[in-house]
Amino acid sequence: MIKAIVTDIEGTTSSISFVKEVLFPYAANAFPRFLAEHWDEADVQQLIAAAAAESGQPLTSPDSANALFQEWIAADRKVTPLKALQGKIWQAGYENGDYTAHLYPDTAANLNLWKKQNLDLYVYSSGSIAAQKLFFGYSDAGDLTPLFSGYFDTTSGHKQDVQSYRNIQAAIGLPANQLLFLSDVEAELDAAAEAGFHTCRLDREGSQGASRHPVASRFDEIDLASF
Ligand SMILES: CSCCC(=O)C(=O)COP(=O)(O)O
Ligand SMILES: [Mg+2]
Repeated sequence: MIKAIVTDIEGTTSSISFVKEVLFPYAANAFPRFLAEHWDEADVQQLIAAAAAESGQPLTSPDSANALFQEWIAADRKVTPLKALQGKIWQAGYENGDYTAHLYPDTAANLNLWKKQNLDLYVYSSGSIAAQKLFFGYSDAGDLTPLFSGYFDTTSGHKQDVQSYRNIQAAIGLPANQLLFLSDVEAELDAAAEAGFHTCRLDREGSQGASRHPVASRFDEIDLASF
């Protein structure tokens, strides 16, 4: 019996185009100014040091760091220092009302329903935990953060690594066979299944072809009793 649901964001609760066409360009445009204004702050310097270690490049100026982050955004690299800095940049966009986070029309209704059915809800995304809280705090359906019991990001491991799901299962504290992971990415679902999670692939456009996992195109097609 499923007791908790762990959901991906991009392609699962929300469109890939919102992330790729709104959030990523916003961060790319804002990075030069953000780095210039916040360069000396201790938490930013820690993330710059982590990015230097990850890339093997010395990042001694805002310009050199910006060049690396632009490359990483263009390549959609899911690396922790980039994701943490993007989260800081997106905060201003949400707070200024420049955008709200896209949700598919069925997302909020089903999260609310599952919560009412006493399921615990968690997020696992490559976006930083701070970015996830902003995303659901400033969503198209308002503030959904009260629905979630916890958030996981790349500090639990990468989304295609089995160990990440073992780490998340241990943190949630329920047996893996009581957990359901929702994602649009087959390799993430394979890793979760290998860790013992139930899985469901979200195919929002109905275009992804065969899957090794149960498939739904909307959250209200997910039959929890079938797992
Ligand atoms: C927290 S919103 C931004 C999502 C993001 O930065 C990203 O890379 C999407 O990754 P996901 O693991 O949700 O597919
Ligand atoms: Mg996804």
